[in-house]
Amino acid sequence: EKKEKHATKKLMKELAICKTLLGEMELHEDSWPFLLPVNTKQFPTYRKIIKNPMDLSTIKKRVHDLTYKSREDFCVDVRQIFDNCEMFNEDDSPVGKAGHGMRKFFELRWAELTDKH
Ligand SMILES: Cn1cc(C(=O)NCCCNC(=O)c2ccc(F)cc2)ccc1=O
Repeated sequence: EKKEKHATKKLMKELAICKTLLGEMELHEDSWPFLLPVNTKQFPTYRKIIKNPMDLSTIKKRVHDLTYKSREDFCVDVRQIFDNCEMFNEDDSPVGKAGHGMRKFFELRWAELTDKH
């Protein structure tokens, strides 16, 4: 049981990092395209091109529901948002530029919040 307690404690610390980072991303000025799932009625080709849609509200739910077993699982979903964005949008479009800005912000903060930094 002792080992289990450690794992749970470690996960709770990691989820706190995820919640902090999620909050900061939601407040970022470039977050507007990523706050909610892409509206597939507004963008009918989206589902055909993007196999794993992801957005900040979905990640927020997964953090809350304890879906993530580590901060790495969280990081995979966040990076999916930005990879999808690059796939669907021109780099110099408003959404494309927001995606690059958010990815830069996320990766810097992610590194800062990792012990090694
Ligand atoms: C990730 N992605 C997003 C869009 C996109 O156009 N997304 C919605 C824009 C309209 N939504 C808003 O402006 C908004 C939403 C929430 C909010 F709190 C404030 C503003 C298009 C292609 C793509 O790949």
